[in-house]
Amino acid sequence: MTHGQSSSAKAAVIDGKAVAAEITAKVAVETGRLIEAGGLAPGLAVVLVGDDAASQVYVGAKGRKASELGFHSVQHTLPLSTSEAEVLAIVEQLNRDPAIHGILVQLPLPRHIDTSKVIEAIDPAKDVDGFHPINVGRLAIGERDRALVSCTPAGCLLLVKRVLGDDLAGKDALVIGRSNIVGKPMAQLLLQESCTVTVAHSRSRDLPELARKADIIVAAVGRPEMVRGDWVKPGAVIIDVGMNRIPAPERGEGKTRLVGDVAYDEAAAVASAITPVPGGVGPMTIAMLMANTLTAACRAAGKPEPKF
Ligand SMILES: Nc1nc(=O)c2c([nH]1)NC[C@@H]1CN(c3ccc(C(=O)N[C@@H](CCC(=O)O)C(=O)O)cc3)C=[N+]21
Repeated sequence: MTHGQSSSAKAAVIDGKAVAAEITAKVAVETGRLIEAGGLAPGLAVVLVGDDAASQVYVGAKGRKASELGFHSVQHTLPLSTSEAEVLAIVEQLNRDPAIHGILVQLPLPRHIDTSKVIEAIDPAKDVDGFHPINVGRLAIGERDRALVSCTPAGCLLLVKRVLGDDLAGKDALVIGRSNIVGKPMAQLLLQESCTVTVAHSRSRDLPELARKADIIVAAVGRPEMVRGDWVKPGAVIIDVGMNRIPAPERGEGKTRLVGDVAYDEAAAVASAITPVPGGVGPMTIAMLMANTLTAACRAAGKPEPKF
């Protein structure tokens, strides 16, 4: 088959929204259990600097989900003019607050604020994004059980396991993208599962050839529909982390639509399973944030933590 629309899709659609709903249902049950055992309700604080509309939507979604689950949920919305020192002071106050178990500082931060400095100010035990070097390091040395792991890659791994089962040993996995937030931790998680992991990026040579060898492809580069159908090995599992807004004149003037990093119809004709965009990885990110906040609350209470 060549490029373009295809009507012969045969891949199973991985319903991230449905899996995310299962995860959050389990978080709700386990939250009840924690409280019954004398623990505090998990507390999540989200810090947003500036008035970016998209960020406000995500932050709102996180706060709503947290309240729905019976979490204690607080939001700090700060003006764009907020200084780095002021953000650090809020983080430190949240670090000391025993009712708060998870702190999420929405990224990207304005340019006048040093992102690393803010992330490193968060108590690693409350770093529900899994971005603090302590958590990154624990994951890298194989101590996932003591770490908090970045939500998007953790969600991607759960989706892969839904399709292939828990044993991924020996699978060839290709991660496209090397960001600290997705690509690198994704590679670490797959390595921990005994996959043979390749990490490709903008300087990689012959990406299509690398992709054709992969049993698992995780695409996280932010380039709309970059992964084509003829890059995909028949039967491969494809996880599309991309969220790209592109013009959609067919929907009317000035309209846009959301597409992933994978040319969906083409890839779905060859793969065994694929995540859609939207409705794939995105909802899993929020579900894993709730799971991480519960995990942090269980650890703070000295109670056993559920496995996700
Ligand atoms: N410290 C920090 N942690 C984050 O986890 C973080 C962040 N900063 N900054 C922004 C990104 C973005 N992000 C999303 C999460 C869920 C969806 C999501 O649920 N998307 C839906 C709907 C998409 C739509 O229709 O717009 C879907 O894919 O189906 C999207 C985006 C978390 N982020």
